[in-house]
Amino acid sequence: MSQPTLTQIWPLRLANADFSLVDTSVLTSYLCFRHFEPQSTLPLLVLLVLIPAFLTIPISYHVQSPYLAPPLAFLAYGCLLILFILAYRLSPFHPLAKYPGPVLDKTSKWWAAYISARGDPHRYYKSLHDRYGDVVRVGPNELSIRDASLIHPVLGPGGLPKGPRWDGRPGLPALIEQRDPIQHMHQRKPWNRAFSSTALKEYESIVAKRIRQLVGCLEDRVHSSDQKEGAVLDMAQWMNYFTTDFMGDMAFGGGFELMKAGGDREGLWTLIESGLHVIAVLGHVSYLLPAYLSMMRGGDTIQRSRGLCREKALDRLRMDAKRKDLFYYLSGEDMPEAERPPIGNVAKDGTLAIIAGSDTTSSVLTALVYYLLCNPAAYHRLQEEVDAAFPSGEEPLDVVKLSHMEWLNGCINETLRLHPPVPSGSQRSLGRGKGTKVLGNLIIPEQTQLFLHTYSIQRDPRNFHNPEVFLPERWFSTDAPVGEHNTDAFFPFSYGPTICAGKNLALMEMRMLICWVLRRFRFSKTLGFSYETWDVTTEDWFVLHQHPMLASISRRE
Ligand code: HEM
Repeated sequence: MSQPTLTQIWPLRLANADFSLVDTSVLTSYLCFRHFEPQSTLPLLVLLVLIPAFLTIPISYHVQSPYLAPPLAFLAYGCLLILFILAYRLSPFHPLAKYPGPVLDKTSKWWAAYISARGDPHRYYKSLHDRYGDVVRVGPNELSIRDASLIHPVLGPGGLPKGPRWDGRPGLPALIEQRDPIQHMHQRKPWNRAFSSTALKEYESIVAKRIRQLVGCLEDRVHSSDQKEGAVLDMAQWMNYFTTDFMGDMAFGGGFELMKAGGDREGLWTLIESGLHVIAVLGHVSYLLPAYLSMMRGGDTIQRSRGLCREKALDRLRMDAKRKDLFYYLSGEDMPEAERPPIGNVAKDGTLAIIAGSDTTSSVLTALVYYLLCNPAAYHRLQEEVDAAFPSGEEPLDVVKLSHMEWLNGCINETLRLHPPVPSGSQRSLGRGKGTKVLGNLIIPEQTQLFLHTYSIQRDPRNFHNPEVFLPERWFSTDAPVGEHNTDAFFPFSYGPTICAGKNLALMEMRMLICWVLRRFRFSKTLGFSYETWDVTTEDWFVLHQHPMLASISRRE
């Protein structure tokens, strides 16, 4: 007995002519999607609603009830469209067909969105590299790369511009969202002025004031604690309060006061944070972001936080402060009046400074305390170095001295290596019509997105010997232990024209804070807290998100 063909199967008992009409319509729509990538409403309406609605007519001649025709037309159209897309993505004709990777990743970005929702991208991509090699296909058109020799060609001057993960956000793009390299260069100018060495000098007193306040808050907690080992504090939380208060001073002339209130009194920080995870997830399917923002409460959250940041920017303008903080440069107070940006842009840049400058720095500070607690010999050696550099009573304000403390800087680098705050790097893309590009030993077809996976590159034994071990001495300028040590593979602040604008500020802040708290306090492990598992609970929301990290703190005599 012969098998029925698709055209004979109920409910799609179509005549051959009608079947090819469905077929041709789906194929045409598929090609339109592939070549034009329509994002605006009208073409999407035509392709996803109008064409299947039109197919209802031929299908209605072949079904028993006319009411069945519309759902069948949409179902058949949708299924065939998905089938075409999947078949092409898995076929040997796809430009990225030669790169290995899991089928789920090759077929859709929804899998990556799911991994992001779990907070796991950094560990997941590392496991893929361990299994498949240096170049892994992690999306239909996306590659993850674990090859340090490609850092310069991809991220350096003349490399690739930022990718579509930054699309779909409302309003003018902030610096980090700017995909056009020329616009980016233009927008970056005030940031470069704000982080020049002369400007950095001005910020020392602002950092010092906030560290003094942090030390005071910790002292109060230690004082009021009745525990023998001192106060048990969540270092992730306190480091976060500190960095947010400090960035609030820099970006808007102050006003967060998380340390003073022991929490987020105003709610602005919580508002900003609440959007980060959602945006990290939807960044994989960024065409959905505008719809999400307009339909869901996410839109409200962003509008509210934007409104509050705008108010803060206006307050700071009214202060007419003479001090040269980040706001001074971002608002163009150092420029003629005619060249100053509108207040909306300044508020957006200020918000970026708070997001980019607080979670990142606080996650390194927390992880550094964690590594010291887990490596008593390293802790002891750092304590000795700090005590020798800043004898009793002296505040660690000398930034030149701080920058030469070899063990301190080894500990910071080692934390940034094992625990990069942006673990999965910054996406790049080669747009449509750009042709094929050769970067190092990699041939990239147009319309490819890629990222250099910082977490995997910095834990690769070909770059660093004993890569999973915390070894500050590997960073010594002389007498470093023998073994692989490829400093070109160390890029926690990224690289090239988009390298972190606040790198030098972050380093100054971290060096000063670590020395200051080690002069005053003794840190020890808190009984019952699981240090073995804390490290693997960190979540990658583009920026690392940390769970509580408890430490017992007592005053040093
Ligand atoms: C340990 C602390 C920090 C680390 C590891 C870090 C890392 C990074 C990384 C990886 C990027 C992405 C660069 C790219 O797209 O190629 C970035 C961008 C940026 N960071 Fe940081 N960051 C830190 C602290 C700060 C601080 C304190 C600020 C101060 C405001 C800051 C401001 C920025 C800005 C404005 C950008 C956008 C740069 C651009 O697109 O041109 N960061 N950072």
